[in-house]
Order: sequence, then structure tokens, then C-alpha cells
Amino acid sequence: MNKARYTQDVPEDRIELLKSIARHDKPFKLMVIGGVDSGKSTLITFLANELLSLGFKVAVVDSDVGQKGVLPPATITLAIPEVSFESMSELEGVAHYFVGTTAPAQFTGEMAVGVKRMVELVENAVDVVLIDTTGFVTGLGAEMKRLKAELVRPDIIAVIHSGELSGLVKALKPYGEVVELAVSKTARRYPLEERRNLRAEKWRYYFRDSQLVEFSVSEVAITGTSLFHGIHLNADEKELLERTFGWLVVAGWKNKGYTVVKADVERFPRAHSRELKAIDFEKLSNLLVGLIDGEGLCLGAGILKWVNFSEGMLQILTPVRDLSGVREIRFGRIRVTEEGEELGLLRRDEL
Ligand SMILES: Nc1ncnc2c1ncn2[C@@H]1O[C@H](COP(=O)(O)OP(=O)(O)OP(=O)(O)O)[C@@H](O)[C@H]1O
Repeated sequence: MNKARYTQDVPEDRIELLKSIARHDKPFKLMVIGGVDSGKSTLITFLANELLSLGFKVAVVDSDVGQKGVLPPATITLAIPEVSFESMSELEGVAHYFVGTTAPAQFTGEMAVGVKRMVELVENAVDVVLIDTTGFVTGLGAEMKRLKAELVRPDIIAVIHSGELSGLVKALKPYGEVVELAVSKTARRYPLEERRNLRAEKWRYYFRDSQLVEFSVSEVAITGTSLFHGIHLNADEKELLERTFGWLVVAGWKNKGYTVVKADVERFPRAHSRELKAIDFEKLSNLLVGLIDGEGLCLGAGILKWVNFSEGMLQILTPVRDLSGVREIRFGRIRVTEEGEELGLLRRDEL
């Protein structure tokens, strides 16, 4: 299920990095950065296993939301391996931060805060924290890496590249000692289709023992969306919108502007101002959501199956069994089925 496996067949520069981590004062933090398929997770798996066998206590923060090793997908996860392991997919997460998408370009805040929170939870309890990141390293991705490094202040930032990330290397220097590593000759590229298939397997595995549960919006906070925020539209306002735009208005709220859940009844091109956010009812079905506790951490992920707006009830499919700590339902921006079929990504401002 995971591309990266434990191997000791690594380039010499990885052995040097291992030696300098072993020698360094503890607690120690390493952030690994590199493009897609550059070998980040393979490096983390190698270092974690070697450090464990040297007797160090190790934590892994997996923030590679596009190809998570430690489940669930679309979250940032903290794991504390105690024995050697072949692949990060064998690790059990002990804490998660919900990002809600596998493509986090518009989620810089969540990515940086999530990594910081996972590191904070564990940095004084282990010798070495190893931080895996996404392969999104250009444009907004490069900014995201800089912000993560600024917040976390790693002792070493390992950048795996073949020269193409020299600008990012310079930008990262104020926030930690940067060590540049060559891309391993054995690193192999995975085409998009294969990456999607790997993700499908992970979704399927994560949701394999799920059950449908219900939450009332009067009992939990709803976040990550403007739905359920503001004053309910009255019957006249709904009717006016329906007549003007040819919609069936399922629900609506008035805040600074209007947020409306609707279905198109008539087909014609429509234009409306940014003050009116109109969400197709079907965009909510199979939307990934996070079950969030009172500390803002994610207890697990769920798939939104049905919203009963008149009764304010959400029906969610989730493998999380103990729901007593859930204080908040956070809306993500990917639609996915429990069989692992990704139905589409949503823009941040769509909900
Ligand atoms: N030292 C190595 N020895 C053998 N195979 C390697 C090595 N480094 C990387 N690979 C192979 O290259 C591929 C990509 O590596 P890996 O999954 O670690 O990359 P990544 O940078 O974590 O990818 P992603 O961008 O998806 O996060 C994998 O199939 C992995 O097994």
C-alpha cells in the first residue's frame, strides 16, 4: 500500500546524515523536503529504523497529505514507532490534525499549524522527531515549506534534489541547518494514475470498518465552511432566490452575504455577486469531514453521506467508534467514497 520501504541500500550521504543525527544534542528535529517521488518517505523510514536500533526514541510526523504513509489520508499524523518497521503504513497514528484534502495548495495555514502542533505534542518526549512533507515544493509549495520551517525550527532540514531546489535551499537557511542530499539512483517515478490507485487503497483500508453515525448541528460546531453560520433565510427570501435563479433552495443563511445550498431546477447561465455563495447540494455528498475534539485535534475522518437541513442533522460514515469526544465537524475539500473513488476536489472558497 506504500511506495517507500525500509532499505539499507541508501546513498552514502544518508549514512552521514544518520551519523550527525546520532551525534547531535537531543531532542532533535529533522524536516525532510523534496519533490514528488524524490525519496523523502524512504529516507524517513531508513532513519527511523536505524535510530530505533541505536536505542533512540523516535517520532514521525507524516504531513505528506498527498501520499500519506500513516493513515488517515488528508490529515497530518504523529506516530511513535517502538519497533522496527518495513513501511510507514504499518504505523498507528497517536494524534492527527485535519487538513481535509490531498492537494493542500490553498491550505497553507492548516499544513503549517498541523505540523507545529504534532511536533509540539512530542518534541520533549522523544529523542528525534522526523518530519515528512509533501512533494509540493514550487510556487505556493515552496512558501508552505518555508512557513513550516519557520514555525518548527528544525535542527536540520534535509533537502533531496538534483539542483532544482537551490532557491528553496537559500530561503530555508535562516530556519535550520540545511543539508542537501542527492536523489537516490533507485528512486522511481509513479505516474498520476498509480498514485491515485495507491490513494484509493488507503481510503478503502481506512474506511473498511465504518458505520453511519449522526451529529446534530446544535451539539457540535461546524467549521471549515460558511454553511450553518448566520441567520436562516426566511420563506420570502428563499422564494425570491428560487424565482430569480431557477433554483430549489434547500437551505440558506444570511451573514455578511448569503450562503445558499441549492439544486438547479432550470438550465440557464447565471451570474451573481460574490456576496452570494451558492453551493450545489450534490457537492456535499461524500465530502470528507474531520471529527474534531475539544483541543482542535482530529479523532478521525468521516464521509458526509446526508444532511438533513430542516432538522440540522449530519449523517457521517466513519470508522471512529468512541464519539464522546467529538466537539466539532470540520468540512474538507475532497469528495471520496468508502471504496476509495475520489469524486473531485473543491476549491477552498466553494464551501
Ligand atoms: N534509497 C532507495 N533505495 C531503493 N528505492 C528507493 C530509494 N529511495 C527511493 N526509492 C524508491 O523510489 C520511489 C519513491 O520514493 P518515496 O516514496 O520515498 O518518495 P517520496 O519523496 O516520499 O514520494 P512522495 O512525493 O509521494 O511523498 C519508491 O518506490 C521508493 O521505493
